[in-house]
Amino acid sequence: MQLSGLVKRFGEKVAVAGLDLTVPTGSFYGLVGPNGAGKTTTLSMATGLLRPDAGTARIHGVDVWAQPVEAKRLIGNLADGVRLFDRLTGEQLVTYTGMMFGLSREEVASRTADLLRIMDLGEAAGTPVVDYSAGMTKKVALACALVHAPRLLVLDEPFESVDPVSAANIEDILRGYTASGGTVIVSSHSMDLVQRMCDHVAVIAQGRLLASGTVDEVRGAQTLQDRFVELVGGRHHSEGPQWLRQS
Ligand SMILES: Nc1ncnc2c1ncn2[C@@H]1O[C@H](COP(=O)(O)OP(=O)(O)OP(=O)(O)O)[C@@H](O)[C@H]1O
Repeated sequence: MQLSGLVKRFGEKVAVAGLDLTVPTGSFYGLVGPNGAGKTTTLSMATGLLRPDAGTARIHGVDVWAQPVEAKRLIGNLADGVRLFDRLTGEQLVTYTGMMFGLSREEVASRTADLLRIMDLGEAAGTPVVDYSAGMTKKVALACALVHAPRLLVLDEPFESVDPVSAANIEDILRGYTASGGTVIVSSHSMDLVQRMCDHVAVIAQGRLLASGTVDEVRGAQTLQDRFVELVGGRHHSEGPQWLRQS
């Protein structure tokens, strides 16, 4: 994936200020930054959900905004805060998504069964998604992102609310996916997760790229957490306000 000169303004606010980023095929790429850094806005522009004010996004050479249908076939997207058709059951929702991508009924049925099993949603397959917990909703959304076997997976905070066993299962699936040539971009606030899973990382703040490269290049001799705080700043070495102390 290649992002060139991406810009997005919301009124006076510049959310993304001319961002260039190249994500190599087969990489597991972490996107990190403080709250409000522009991660979700960047990923939304990169996946065809939010039109950039300037710049381009290309996936395997396909321009996301000039050739949206071709681009969307290549992308599996787990977006932050996007509403699902949650009156459908988990099984119906994954089936519907697969059929939207033009898969045959038999193929969709078999992939849906595989994905629900992997996500540990087998028992909840017939339950409306509106009745799912936050973690179950995240998992069914991830199943929807995977059903058409995309070449690029874009995951905004995929492990938020997901229990540790499910997270470990999902991590295994994602590792297998990149090992077979798939590319994953994951935005996360968990430096441990990025250090453990990602081979590359980009740090953004105030809509700008502060550092990018392999995880080892970006962190140098420090932990990723320390390097992140050094790059981004804003750490308050204080025990909090006096009125909050108990004695
Ligand atoms: N629809 C919108 N309208 C107005 N401002 C927006 C909109 N979406 C995002 N912003 C602003 O753009 C900036 C970047 O937001 P964004 O959601 O991309 O950050 P983020 O890095 O994903 O943050 P977080 O880690 O908190 O999820 C923020 O200042 C936010 O308030």
